[in-house]
Amino acid sequence: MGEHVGAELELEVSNVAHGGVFVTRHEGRVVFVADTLPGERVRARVVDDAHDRFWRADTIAVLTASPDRQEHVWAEAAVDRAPGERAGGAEFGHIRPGRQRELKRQVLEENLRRMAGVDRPVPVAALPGPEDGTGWRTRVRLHADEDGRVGPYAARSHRVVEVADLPLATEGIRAVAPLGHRLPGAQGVQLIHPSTGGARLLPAGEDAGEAITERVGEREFRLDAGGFWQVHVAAAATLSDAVSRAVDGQLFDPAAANLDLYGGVGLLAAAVGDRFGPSTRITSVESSPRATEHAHENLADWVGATAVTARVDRYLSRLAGSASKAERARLQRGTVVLDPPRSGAGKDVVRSLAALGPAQLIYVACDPVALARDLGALVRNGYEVTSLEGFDLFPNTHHVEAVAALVRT
Ligand SMILES: C[S@@+](CC[C@H](N)C(=O)[O-])C[C@H]1O[C@@H](n2cnc3c(N)ncnc32)[C@H](O)[C@@H]1O
Repeated sequence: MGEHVGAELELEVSNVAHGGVFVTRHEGRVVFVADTLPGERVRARVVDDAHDRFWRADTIAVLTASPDRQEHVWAEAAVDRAPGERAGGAEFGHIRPGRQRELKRQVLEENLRRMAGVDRPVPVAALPGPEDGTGWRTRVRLHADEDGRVGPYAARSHRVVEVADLPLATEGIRAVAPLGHRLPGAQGVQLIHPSTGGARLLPAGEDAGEAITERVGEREFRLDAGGFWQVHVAAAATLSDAVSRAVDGQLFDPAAANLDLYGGVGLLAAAVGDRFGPSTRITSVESSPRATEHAHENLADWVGATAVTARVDRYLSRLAGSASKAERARLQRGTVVLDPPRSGAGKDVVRSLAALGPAQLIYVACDPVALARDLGALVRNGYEVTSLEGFDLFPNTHHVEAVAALVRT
């Protein structure tokens, strides 16, 4: 292995794969290629031949362009730069926005069909904002290399590339980003642009205790400046609406043991509470103690809302093991919202959920493969998918968000 790295191949692109790369074949072997799209013919250079069944390659020239190819929204990420010099984080920026959403839809649908046996359309909706998918990012991390040069990492690497602009970021972030500066000795910076107050710069890695306020509709949420918040300017409102809509009102019991798992500062618990009123009982479970402190404050309008600091897997296995008969019955009448990180909820959490048997689940996912894996396990354990929606929360990247509703059968 290794002897093919550097080889240049002419490849026909047939399909989109998970992870922002595209499927081609060379002498019977799959080659995953970046910076292209289906229908194109490209010259690509092999960068990884370590696996038996597939290689990876970078596009170095487009021989036949797709009609859906556009000028890249970020010049410094475009295919006319050497692959190692292309800025990372905008790997779909060369594709017309409508086609980007079609490709994301395809990745969602194919994984759900293959891994979960769920065969249904999952259209991916655009969020409000510029049609070219720029100006949405309210959180940006820039890195500094050993010479203090500041910038994003190059695609699929940990090499800092210097850039003149950050077109996916909000205007506010673009104005304060220290592009072209040197930060010797620093790891990098985090740039954040809350919906109240201006954009600001935090040293990377610092657990900034400073609190900020995010506004979603009429409601305000307090959180740490460096803490988790949905990244797209319109994401928090979009997901709140989607989750609220996904809950089946006939199955919802405000007095049941409702849960908001991976709750952060309580955004989705509040969405459920806003729909079902001040008596709604819901517990937000989150591993970050700082986030749960804020969640307590953010959920103060609901007397039945609480936030606990715990790992979801441990919290649920404890419940599954030790809940009283009455508590078990309240859990079975409950609605569970879960919004796990990219790796998904995983086997243990799914097993506990299946054992506890809540009436309905609303699964918010940022990774189609992890979603499909977990939905597959839930479907095999007595749940049925009743709705599925996709959202283009990360335009010009390959990332996509989905909200699935499941009911116990
Ligand atoms: C995708 S975020 C969702 C947060 C929140 N639902 C929102 O929309 O703002 C996932 C959250 O899960 C938390 N988290 C990650 N792993 C966890 C675990 N094993 N148990 C509990 N929380 C976890 C993270 O700290 C983060 O706040």
